[in-house]
Amino acid sequence: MARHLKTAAAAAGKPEADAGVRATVERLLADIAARGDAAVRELSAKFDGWDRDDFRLTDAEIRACMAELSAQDLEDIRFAQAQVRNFAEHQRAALRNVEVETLPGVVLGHKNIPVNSVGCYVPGGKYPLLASAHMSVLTAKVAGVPRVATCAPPYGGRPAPAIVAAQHLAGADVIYCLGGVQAVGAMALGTERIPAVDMLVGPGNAYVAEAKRQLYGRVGIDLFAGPTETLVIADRAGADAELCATDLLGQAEHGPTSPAILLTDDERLARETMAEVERLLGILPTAEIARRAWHDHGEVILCDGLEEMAREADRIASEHVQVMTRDDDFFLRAMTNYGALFLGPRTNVSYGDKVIGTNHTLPTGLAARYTGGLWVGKFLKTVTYQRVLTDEASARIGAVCSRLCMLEGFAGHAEQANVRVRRYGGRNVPYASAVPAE
Ligand SMILES: NC(=O)c1ccc[n+]([C@@H]2O[C@H](COP(=O)([O-])OP(=O)(O)OC[C@H]3O[C@@H](n4cnc5c(N)ncnc54)[C@H](O)[C@@H]3O)[C@@H](O)[C@H]2O)c1
Ligand SMILES: [Zn+2]
Repeated sequence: MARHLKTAAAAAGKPEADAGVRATVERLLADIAARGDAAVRELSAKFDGWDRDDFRLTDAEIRACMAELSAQDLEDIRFAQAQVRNFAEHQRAALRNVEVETLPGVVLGHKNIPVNSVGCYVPGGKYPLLASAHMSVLTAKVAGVPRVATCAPPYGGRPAPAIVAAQHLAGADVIYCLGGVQAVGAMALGTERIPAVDMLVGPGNAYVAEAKRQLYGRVGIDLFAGPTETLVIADRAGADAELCATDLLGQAEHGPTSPAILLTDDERLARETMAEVERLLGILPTAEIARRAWHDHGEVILCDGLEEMAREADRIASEHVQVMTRDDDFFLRAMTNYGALFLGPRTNVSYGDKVIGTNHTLPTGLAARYTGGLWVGKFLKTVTYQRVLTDEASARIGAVCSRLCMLEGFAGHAEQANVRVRRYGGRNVPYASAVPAE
């Protein structure tokens, strides 16, 4: 039986905290819906100390941001974007349109059509998360989305140059410097100055994730991508305490509510990792956040063997799962609930977050039970079409359809079929009745 060597001091997703965020977001969205740009301006001034008439960045402002970055910075951003683009293009190529003749004379098809306009949120409250621009803006462009708008909050009182450069290089059509609920609210609802989009994507803090959840239905959303979570599955054959502790704290630094969990079947590695976490918290520059995350949401769970580790991991359904064990491929075969797997000690979540090419916008809060992360397919609508090529096929399908409609009591539906059985099958079917078997 799995047992905890360290438990989380705070219960994950405390309902009273969630209710507070829900109510705040509801109020802010109602305000934006009622007062448009005036509300957006007030909220931006209140939450981000950032106020201007028009939050859209001009070409000159975008050029000025680009000019602030070094040649190396720009080269690194271009390298990361090339990796994300390349993998997204392979994934796009794997999505085929379908057209098949399912019965003689019956042709059914589906095609993948890009959403017409999307709003990509790039988080930037605590850190200017420029990588999120590659993940959303660039992926939307690979999918063929014609109009991509993107928002990121100001950082240090002004647009974050690295985010703006990444948004621009990724191919954004419009860039706004606007954060939080006011950003996703304005893009989804539309204001006088900010045209409404069809779909919102991108990660964010609890307010942003909740706002997307509440706006779902009015617009599409990619997934529930809230505060980061990480799970490390390790044993002594795959890792040591330094790797485990580094990989736990590396993601705990995202925010004070970010869970970091170690699963192992080696009690000594577990205890050494806990000690190593304490040592690293003494020297990590972002230790203030990471320490709170580790104290409130960190867990160490001791399991009995690989099968139990995989079962526990599926129960936790973490956004990120780092696997460093005697049999990493076992977890690739066995696990069903996760946002992304990082197999072996040579890779890690940070590679995925920043540069290797897989998307870093991933399901949190148990959403990995029902969805994967953001990818090119999320920007495509798979729609169907059909044709019936022959009179015989129309009459054949029509007869069955007519009877099934009357079984449901749908006389109008039945008549849609009957009129075709009369025309194309030459049969005398009484109005609004089931076509008898021949
Ligand atoms: N799931 C994923 O794929 C993924 C990937 C990367 C990052 N993330 C997460 O994204 C988040 C980024 O969070 P962040 O806060 O740094 O940036 P953010 O841009 O998501 O949020 C900043 C905004 O929050 C709003 N805000 C702050 N306090 C508020 C309050 N009390 N009421 C209303 N609005 C408020 C402000 O308007 C501000 O602009 C982190 O939690 C990180 O873990 C998730
Ligand atoms: Zn991360």
